[in-house]
Amino acid sequence: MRISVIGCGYLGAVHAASMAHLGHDVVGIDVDEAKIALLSAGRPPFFEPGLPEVLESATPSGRLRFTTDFSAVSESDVHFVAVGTPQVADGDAADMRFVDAAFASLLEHVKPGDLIVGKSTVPVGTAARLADLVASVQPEVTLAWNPEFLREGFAVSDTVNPDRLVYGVPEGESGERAARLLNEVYESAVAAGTPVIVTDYATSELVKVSANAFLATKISFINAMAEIAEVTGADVTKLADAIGHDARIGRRFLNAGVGFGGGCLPKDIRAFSARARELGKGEAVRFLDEVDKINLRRRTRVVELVREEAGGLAGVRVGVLGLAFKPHSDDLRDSPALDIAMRLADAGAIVTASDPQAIENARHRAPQLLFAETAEDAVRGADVVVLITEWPEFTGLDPVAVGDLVAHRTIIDGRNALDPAAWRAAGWTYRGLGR
Ligand SMILES: NC(=O)C1=CN([C@@H]2O[C@H](COP(=O)(O)OP(=O)(O)OC[C@H]3O[C@@H](n4cnc5c(N)ncnc54)[C@H](O)[C@@H]3O)[C@@H](O)[C@H]2O)C=CC1
Ligand SMILES: O=C(O)[C@H]1O[C@H](OP(=O)(O)OP(=O)(O)OC[C@H]2O[C@@H](n3ccc(=O)[nH]c3=O)[C@H](O)[C@@H]2O)[C@H](O)[C@@H](O)[C@@H]1O
Repeated sequence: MRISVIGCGYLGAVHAASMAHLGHDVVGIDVDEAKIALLSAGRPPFFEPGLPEVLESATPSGRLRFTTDFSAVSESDVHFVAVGTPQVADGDAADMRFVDAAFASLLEHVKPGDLIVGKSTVPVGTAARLADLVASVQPEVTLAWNPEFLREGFAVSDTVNPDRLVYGVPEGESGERAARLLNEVYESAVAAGTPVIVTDYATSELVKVSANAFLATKISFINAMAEIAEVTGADVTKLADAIGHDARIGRRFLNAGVGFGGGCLPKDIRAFSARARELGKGEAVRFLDEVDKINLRRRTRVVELVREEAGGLAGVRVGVLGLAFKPHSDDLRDSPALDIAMRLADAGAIVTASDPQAIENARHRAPQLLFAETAEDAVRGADVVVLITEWPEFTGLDPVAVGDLVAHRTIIDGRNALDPAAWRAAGWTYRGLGR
């Protein structure tokens, strides 16, 4: 099929490359010239495992190209919109300016029979509003909403082999045709038996935000248990193992630590609350405000643990392991690691941070930090070591060898990712979160 993808960020670039990898003819469009130049050269503008390989396989085939010129969409029949919906600067709501601008540009070039497919995460009601806009400009064009559930770090495999496909479509023949076209786009996944849920616009939009709200709630639930474990001497990791054996609960996403960050879970729960308030139903999801607060309290807890262990922060040397919001990503959006590192530095600590992929991004955003290419250089001479992003490079460190590099053997394990017994046996003071 002939496909365009509008917005080539963490979602769109992966979607465009994966669609070409599956055999479709794809043009990716973005307003960011630097990003388009990199992608056109077959180079990913960010770190994502598997993306270089799909870009490499698809670019020479001629099935994948990138441009800033919106008129290129006229050569496609299905147009995915994957532009950002970040949190507004002065509140909790999603900033819809990029979606609105993308639709305005796209609608100048669509032709009768085309299918527009929204992929961005949007407040419920957006698709119906945009469908009216589309109908007023080009009544022969249909809008579908096809939310995305990929995880960064696994983005390519999640795109090619999704857990489920959700299509929000209008009622009637145009909606049925839209679902048929989307089944053709995702032919390999559909043939492999991926569940397909065809529904109305509002349900499709709500599926997306409720999935992220549920995941965020699960993480904050276990972090709330960690708070109680801390004052009772219980071990939250054993608690998670024990309750996780109940198949109704499940062990995944019950890892207590510094909590969730990234470009999605934090802003999505806030935008959901804001939208519910607009709909007069703020009380229905008020618990999400608590989910957010529990999450942010964990970051403060880590700063306080460092202060406690070092007897203050001014002039204290802290080695921070991790900057990205999670391993296998270079994404610093709402990263707990970057936040904690900056708060320590702002309180007077001398912070040296390392991350396998995120240092370059962090240099621009956190001038108060020092950076080291390796974990060993980050912890050399440290009074306290803080592990915040559980990259294998960090969780695999040898406590005996690292012990020879630091000034004081004190480690705060912000992800409960280390073996406390091994670190204590090597002479370290080990502090986890909720254990
Ligand atoms: N990053 C992820 O893992 C996932 C993201 N999402 C959702 O997908 C959407 C995009 O997220 P990301 O890719 O992470 O954001 P991003 O910020 O990495 O990428 C957005 C891209 O859109 C481009 N853009 C902005 N305005 C444009 C316009 N008018 N025309 C063309 N391009 C334009 C930007 O230059 C940027 O490259 C958001 O709604 C997000 O919530 C959904 C699932 C997964
Ligand atoms: O809408 C989105 O953009 C995406 O948001 C999340 O994906 P992602 O942000 O890539 O990362 P996750 O693996 O969900 O992790 C989010 C945060 O939660 C933290 N986390 C995760 C699991 C856990 O048990 N504990 C925990 O603190 C991670 O460290 C990370 O900071 C969802 O998992 C995806 O399904 C969704 O498509």
